[in-house]
Amino acid sequence: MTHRPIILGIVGDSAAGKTTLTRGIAQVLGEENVTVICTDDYHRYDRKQRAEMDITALNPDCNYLDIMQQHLTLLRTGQSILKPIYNHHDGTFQPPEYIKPNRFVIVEGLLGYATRGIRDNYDVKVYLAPPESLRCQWKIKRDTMKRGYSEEDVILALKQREPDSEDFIRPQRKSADVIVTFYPPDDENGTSLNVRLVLRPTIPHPDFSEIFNQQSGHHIDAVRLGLDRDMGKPVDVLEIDSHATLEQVNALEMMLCNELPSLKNFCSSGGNQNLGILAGTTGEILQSYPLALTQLLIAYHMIKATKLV
Ligand SMILES: Nc1ncnc2c1ncn2[C@@H]1O[C@H](COP(=O)(O)OP(=O)(O)OP(=O)(O)O)[C@@H](O)[C@H]1O
Ligand SMILES: O=C(CO)[C@H](O)[C@H](O)COP(=O)(O)O
Repeated sequence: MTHRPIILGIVGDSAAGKTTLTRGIAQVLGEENVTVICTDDYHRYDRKQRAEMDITALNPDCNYLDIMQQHLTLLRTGQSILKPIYNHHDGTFQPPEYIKPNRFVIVEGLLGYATRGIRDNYDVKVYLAPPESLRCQWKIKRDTMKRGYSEEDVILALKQREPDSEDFIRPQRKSADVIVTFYPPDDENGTSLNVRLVLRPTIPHPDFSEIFNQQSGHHIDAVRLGLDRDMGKPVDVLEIDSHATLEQVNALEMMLCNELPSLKNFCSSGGNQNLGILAGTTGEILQSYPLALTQLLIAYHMIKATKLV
């Protein structure tokens, strides 16, 4: 029996970390089982036209959201699409490509939750919300190193885009099942980041109650579970600090893996070498436990979703 593909949305502002997060999730699910779609390909205007028209890529009017919705609906029912391609190296469009969806489809981009018709296609919805200061640093680094912009260009673009970020990007947070915020610890100058995961009760999350039982209450534990409100609604919040020990990471992994034996290859015995991978400031390869666990949790939801269709 064949099943329809499971669709994951990863939405956030430019350089919020969508591609970085996607990479590890695809590793867990098996790259051969995953189709990744970047919705930048649905831009309506190329780089030169946007500059002439004084419109940003964040504006819904600057994107073919109707075609994006049609394509997601086709992919969700296992049908192929002819997807446009936007080339970030020179800011132009290339000939479209034929895409046949694999078992899992990851749709990452700026406006993935902009309309009800688009939102209805996802099984799991993630929103990335790093602090703005961190996102700006990431964007400056990435756009100067990989997209041919000068630092001044990027700083100016960030300023020009802010009203559209506020009007069109950040409101999408309310549609997510999981909100991911990587942030620097208060007490360190190091490069490793903590993560705060807001877990909305819109999908069934793993049972993390054991963490509550282990919390000492006397000091700040490196792994914390709590209750909070996000955009006025009650949520669970799981926080994992960058200095969490391998033992603490393994204990968290086991909570996921005990429920889903198919994740076992990615749990314990030293963790998985491919998860949580990042390039450091000098291009060196780093591994972040908070990122690895975030990738594992999202993969957990994707595999869980296969059991519901
Ligand atoms: N969890 C993280 N920890 C440390 N650095 C990160 C993390 N996520 C992203 N970055 C940094 O931010 C940069 C931008 O990340 P990434 O390309 O994943 O963003 P994006 O949301 O896919 O961007 P865009 O939508 O503009 O293509 C990366 O090159 C990396 O340097
Ligand atoms: O917000 C962005 C998401 O990546 C980009 O800036 C947008 O897609 C336009 O790309 P480019 O700056 O390469 O022309």
